[in-house]
Amino acid sequence: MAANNSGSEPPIPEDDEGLGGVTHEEEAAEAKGKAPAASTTTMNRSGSRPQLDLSGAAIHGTLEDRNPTILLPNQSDDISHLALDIGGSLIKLVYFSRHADQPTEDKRKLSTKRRLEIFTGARRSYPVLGGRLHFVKFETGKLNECLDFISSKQLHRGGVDSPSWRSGAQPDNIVIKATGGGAFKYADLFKERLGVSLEKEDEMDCLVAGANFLLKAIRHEAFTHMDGQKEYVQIDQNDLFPYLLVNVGSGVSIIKVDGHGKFQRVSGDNSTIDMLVGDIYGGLDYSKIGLSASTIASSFGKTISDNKELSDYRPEDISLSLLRMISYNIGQISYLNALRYGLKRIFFGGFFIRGHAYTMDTISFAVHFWSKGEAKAMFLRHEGFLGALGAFMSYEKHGLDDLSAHHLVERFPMGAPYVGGKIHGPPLGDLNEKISWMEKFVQKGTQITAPVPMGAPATTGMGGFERPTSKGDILRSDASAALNVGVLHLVPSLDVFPLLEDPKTYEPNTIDLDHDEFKYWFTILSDHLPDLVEKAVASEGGTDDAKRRGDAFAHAFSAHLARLTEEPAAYGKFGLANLLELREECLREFQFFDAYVSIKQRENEASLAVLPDLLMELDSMDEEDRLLALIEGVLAANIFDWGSKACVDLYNQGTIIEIYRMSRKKMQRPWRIDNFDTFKSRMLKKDQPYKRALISVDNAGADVVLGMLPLAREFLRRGVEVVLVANSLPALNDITANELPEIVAEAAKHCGILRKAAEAGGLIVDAMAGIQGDAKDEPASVPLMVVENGCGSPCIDFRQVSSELAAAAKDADLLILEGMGRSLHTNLNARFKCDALKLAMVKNQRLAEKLFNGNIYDCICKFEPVS
Ligand SMILES: Nc1ncnc2c1ncn2[C@@H]1O[C@H](COP(=O)(O)OP(=O)(O)OP(=O)(O)O)[C@@H](O)[C@H]1O
Ligand SMILES: CC(C)(CO)[C@@H](O)C(=O)NCCC(=O)O
Ligand SMILES: [Mn+2]
Repeated sequence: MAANNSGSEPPIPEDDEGLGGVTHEEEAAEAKGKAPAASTTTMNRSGSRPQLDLSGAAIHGTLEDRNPTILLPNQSDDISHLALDIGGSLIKLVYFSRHADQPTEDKRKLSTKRRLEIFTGARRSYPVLGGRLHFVKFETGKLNECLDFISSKQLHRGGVDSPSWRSGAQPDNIVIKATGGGAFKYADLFKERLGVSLEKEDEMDCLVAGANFLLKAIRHEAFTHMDGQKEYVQIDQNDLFPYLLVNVGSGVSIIKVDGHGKFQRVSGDNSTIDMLVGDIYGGLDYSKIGLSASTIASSFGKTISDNKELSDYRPEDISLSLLRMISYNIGQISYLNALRYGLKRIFFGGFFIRGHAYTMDTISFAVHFWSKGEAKAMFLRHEGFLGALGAFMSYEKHGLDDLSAHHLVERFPMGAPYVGGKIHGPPLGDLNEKISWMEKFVQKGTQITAPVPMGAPATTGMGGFERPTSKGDILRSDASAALNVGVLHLVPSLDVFPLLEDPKTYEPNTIDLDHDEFKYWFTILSDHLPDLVEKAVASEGGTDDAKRRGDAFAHAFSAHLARLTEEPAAYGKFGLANLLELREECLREFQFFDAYVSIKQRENEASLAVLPDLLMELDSMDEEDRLLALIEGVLAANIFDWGSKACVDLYNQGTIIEIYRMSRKKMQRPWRIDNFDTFKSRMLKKDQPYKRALISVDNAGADVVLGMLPLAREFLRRGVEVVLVANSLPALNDITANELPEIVAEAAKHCGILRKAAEAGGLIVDAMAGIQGDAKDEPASVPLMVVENGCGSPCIDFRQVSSELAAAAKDADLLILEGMGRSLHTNLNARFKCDALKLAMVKNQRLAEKLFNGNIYDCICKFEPVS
């Protein structure tokens, strides 16, 4: 907006001040120096730490050197951390944060890497390091806040974690990329205050580079908005150009984009729109209307009757009329330009749009109306940050060009946006400050956590909502759009699962998280919260600190749920998998690394104790009976799921072994989906044995020990290589890839097949020592390996798995998915290039009805051979 009245302007309401979504708060967790308990996890998909790039590491100098230099040829230190877009109204900041922590490469990982021949050699000249991209905005009128922010986080010097900052070295010629008019206007101020030079980048170049990057690298970045409904679309890279880019900021730029770096500015009139936009903004406050009265009078002169004073009109009515007029005009002018160049797609960017449902609807309506449905208006989730992102892209050594959608994971850490996104003082330093912020937030009352009433939007038939009845409802809910961009985690080690039949059409979630479905999960997750907090607090020793964090977690997660109730599309395209992952991420944000740790331990021990008996029983059966018993065993043991309310109620009624026995007894065929016979025939084909089975496991305890391990052992004894696939990070009571080797080693003590296979797979080393000579002469075994899946959630999205799993998949001809999260909520309908077996017990009545017209405790054995 035009800053013509800044001096006298009253403070802007807090809720209209959101940062671009993410603030400093989420870093509190990172800042706490203590390494998380689960720090041996090296897959850094999420709340965990980015890595040093150790590829190509070599010792420089002779071996006798006491302290030889280690060269990390692919580790880039001078990665640029900050870029700015200083506009007429707002300053947009995109910055990158990372940690220099050395990842711990445990034995399992190293041996798996060797076995799977995972090469991590240099593939690109400027490797992208794992890290996070943050999006923040400030008002240009409050440039000082922005300078304080940069300075307190030392962003201009690579961040407080950078070596140069730690060493206290004072580089004297720091150059920061900046675009927008302010890059010229405020260059001296930046030099003076921060000692940095702004390197100016062309604004149009930046807008185009930013938009192209977003449309390429971020899944479902674009969406349409009609009659209050957002619909996310995935733009095909081969069908992106040409398009029209309309950036509506303080001014309007209209650009025809033909390719990367190929564009032409076709239209755009700053001065007119400038004034009008300023007026709208002023319209939010009565006193500001007064200041811009003349502008409004000329625009509305004919419609306002003479005998009425300006003060007879409600400011919100005036601003809404203005907003409609301007949006409608922008839509029409854009359409005319699209027509002129024969373009079908128009993308709108700039903070004027800012996720405002009303504005987007009006623009969409205009484009639709004038083009008779031929052209489409589309919006971008990061709409306000095109220029800043483009400036960031203009650094030579950022490596972002190499990123694809599967490398990016968006997270929504709790933070200042919930109190309006205002930066109060310096950024938070550690977790304690974060908690005290949370406490303030809790004290502030329920207005923050309570959902904002929105109701079904009534349309005007003119592509807009009905006029809001009071300032409190619709406009207020727009204001919280502050949260609609999260932090982008760049995880170069993620890959698309190579065995997906068609990654383009793959949709992980089985059921759409629509309004009804979300309402159901809202209740389920809210009900589960007290119990989860209790477990989480206990897992951290039940200290006062843990209790405070537990409280804060509960509030934070409830606030997420409230936000999503208010606007289900607030966090982009969001399925049940994302929702369940959000809960795990939120736990990690409050430093709960493994809430179910003791439950998992207890159940592992109990199950390992009865494993030898089970194996003996199995070994006494003939092949066909044994196969059935094994699958029954998997389904029966899948009952141990602490995410299911019904099951948790059961656990209070008996011991693990009792429940397991009961569950096995109830295994009556045919199961709800029962392809066992087909699977059995395939298994018994002697001339066509499987080569490698990827077995994705679910829960700790009986599930993995009494269900999945015996099944894995069956493959091994048949000469099939087995790769156990487990979570990288804890989620509920799921077993993690880090925990598995110990369990395998324990089981191997009683089983030669497992022992030899685990040795062959490098899972247990030196196990032969101390064991009598009997096994030494046996033939070599096929290997049993463990890989992490790259996830920290009970579900799995096969578009983003660890590179380890992707590598293991290359020689696999069978994929087994086990458990509700991974084979029902997600992937039930997924098609793979290899045979797939999906096994689960349905432990939720509603899901059983919805998917299978069945009942809770039904079992699913879905076998999908490729040929
Ligand atoms: N808190 C805010 N303060 C000022 N303007 C805001 C705010 N929130 C949203 N806006 C809207 O964002 C617009 C500014 O958009 P944007 O930041 O994309 O442009 P700019 O870069 O400041 O302008 P230009 O590129 O033309 O110099 C304002 O005109 C106003 O409509
Ligand atoms: C959370 C998962 C997917 C974990 O397996 C599963 O437990 C589940 O879907 N639970 C639904 C909630 C309930 O039935 O209580
Ligand atoms: Mn589970």
